[in-house]
Amino acid sequence: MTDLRQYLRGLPVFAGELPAFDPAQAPQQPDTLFVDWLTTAVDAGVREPHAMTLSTVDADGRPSARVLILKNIDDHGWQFAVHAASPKGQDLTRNPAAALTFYWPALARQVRVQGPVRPEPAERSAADFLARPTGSRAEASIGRQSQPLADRHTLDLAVRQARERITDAPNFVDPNWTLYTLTANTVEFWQGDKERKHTRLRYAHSADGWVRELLWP
Ligand SMILES: Cc1cc2nc3c(=O)[nH]c(=O)nc-3n(C[C@H](O)[C@H](O)[C@H](O)COP(=O)(O)O)c2cc1C
Repeated sequence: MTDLRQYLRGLPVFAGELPAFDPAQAPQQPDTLFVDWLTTAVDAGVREPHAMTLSTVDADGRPSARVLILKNIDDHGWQFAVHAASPKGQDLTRNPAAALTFYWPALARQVRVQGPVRPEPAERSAADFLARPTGSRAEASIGRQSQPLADRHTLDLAVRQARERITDAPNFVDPNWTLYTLTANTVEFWQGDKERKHTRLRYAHSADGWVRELLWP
């Protein structure tokens, strides 16, 4: 490729039919709007619509971001699970706050969530671990995520041994597996517009409940 800048500039943004979003009709609770947008993304054929970017900050203030799967939203907040020894697990232990970002390209929609996080009690983390398929439990129980890997053979061997351990002890729970809940301070809904008059609606949590306000795009 001779000119990447030109190539990138030529790529379409916000192509195709985009949905309408009228913030005046938005529900009082951000969770309600989120589930509405999520199911719309599913209906539009967005792959892994429950995948989100989890952003954390380490003890020295260095940010990191990676994609994770949203597990649930309940009265406590937004839930995801991590291995405590992974870099993101260590970040959350030292600096218990995070941002979640969802992006559904087919709809030109983004949702940003931000707030403090806390680990759930051990029994809830255990229940989440046991609900995972055997292969996922085996992989998680190896517990060396993001450490340097010598070669693929070493991985194959570790996965095979971990699967055998899980098969022999199906009720085994990795104590490092941690279900986290993020309590949202803000949830922002962003609807892209072909004319670049994007719509942004932010819910901010206050003592009186959720306050909604529009933001400049
Ligand atoms: C669609 C998608 C889903 C993912 N889901 C998870 C997940 O649920 N848990 C997880 O630990 N990593 C998941 N990953 C891998 C993470 O993005 C990341 O590579 C890994 O967790 C290591 O991150 P860390 O080094 O910051 O701890 C997923 C990646 C993608 C692309």
